[in-house]
Amino acid sequence: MKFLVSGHGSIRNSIKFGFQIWCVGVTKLECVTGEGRARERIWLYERLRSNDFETRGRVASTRLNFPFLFLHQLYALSLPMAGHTESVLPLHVIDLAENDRHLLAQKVKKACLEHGFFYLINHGIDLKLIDKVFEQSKLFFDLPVDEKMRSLQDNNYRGYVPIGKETLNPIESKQGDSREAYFIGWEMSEDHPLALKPLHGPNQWPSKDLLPEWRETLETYFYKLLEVGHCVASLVALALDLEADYFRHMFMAPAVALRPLHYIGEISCPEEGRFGTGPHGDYGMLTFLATDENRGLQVCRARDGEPKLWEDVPPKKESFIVNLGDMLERWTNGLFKSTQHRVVTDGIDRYSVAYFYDPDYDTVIECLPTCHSEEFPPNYPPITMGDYFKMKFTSRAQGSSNMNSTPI
Ligand SMILES: O=C(O)CCC(=O)C(=O)O
Ligand SMILES: [Fe+2]
Repeated sequence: MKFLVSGHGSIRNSIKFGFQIWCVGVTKLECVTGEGRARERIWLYERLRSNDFETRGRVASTRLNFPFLFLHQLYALSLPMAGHTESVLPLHVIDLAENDRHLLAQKVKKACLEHGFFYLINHGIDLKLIDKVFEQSKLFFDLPVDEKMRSLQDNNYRGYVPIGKETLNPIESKQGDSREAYFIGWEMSEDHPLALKPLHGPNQWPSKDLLPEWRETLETYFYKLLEVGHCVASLVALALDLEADYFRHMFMAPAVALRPLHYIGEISCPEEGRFGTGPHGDYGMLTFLATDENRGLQVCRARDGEPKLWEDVPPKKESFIVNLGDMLERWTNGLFKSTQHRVVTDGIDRYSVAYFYDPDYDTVIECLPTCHSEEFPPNYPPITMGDYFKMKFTSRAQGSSNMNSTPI
């Protein structure tokens, strides 16, 4: 039995150098790491099934000081630190090529009631554009830190968010989320009357000399996704027995946000409060997520379950992962769920691009007309989108929970 790795480098390097890695897991085996990051007491899972290796398709990099390096074939290794489970949540698939809007709306309703998450396919965005967004995103994150810091996030949250700067779950995380991000919002000149409001204003853009195609690529994607957002919002409206264009007038200068993300190849350890992204519900209405081919996203369907069951949501080629945010949960009187999710990473860099589809700042979020009755009165008083977000940001800064669990 052979296992190996790290010492002169990570498994990532081993892969780079063409070593074939097999990833198997199962039996718990305490493993002493020896020198170095002994704190990282790890459990090395290994199983060797002669002639019958089960590839799980994932490799965990260790960065631990194992004394061995470079075995041509690695028969073991897979670390539990990344918290990956055996269970994959089979999300519903919403196909926008489906002609029957009402049938589609029923499928959306089912997905919103059951998981609060679904895959979206045939969304109409050119896959070449999506590839280019990922390529440009990577170019930015590959820049020297000094260069990235030139577009450091401003008071409107626009711009670069350095590694570890955000902690989406200040209760469960012991350190900042191991990712860096960029925030692009609705473009607005400084002298626009709305620019006086929080979150509004011009975007920051990386230097055109360094990244000549960045702005155009990201802006094109931003506005294409807005159309997809409108389309899904109309299905959500139909699913709630509202007119298809019910939400449309609330998106005149919306607080939408495009966020390229880069997970820096750290090893998450949920038990020790180390995450790529800490467990959270998104604040807004709908989120559209594109990811690279690396897994990492997990959801927890039972918010108050103990222990919590986290299920993997693997990337699905050519599709978006769509989820509902806390604001939509509140808007629907708790009918549609904002499902908690997190990202655990296993030592391999991961890129994703999230798009938060949220309405105008002054939109009043008041229990939707079809979501209350005499027996089921509104649980929450009306609040503007802007005030709701302020409340969310404040509670995060104060280190408290953000979910809609207690009516306010
Ligand atoms: O990167 C991902 O897969 C998810 C990110 C996320 O949930 C968020 O930023 O809200
Ligand atoms: Fe999220």
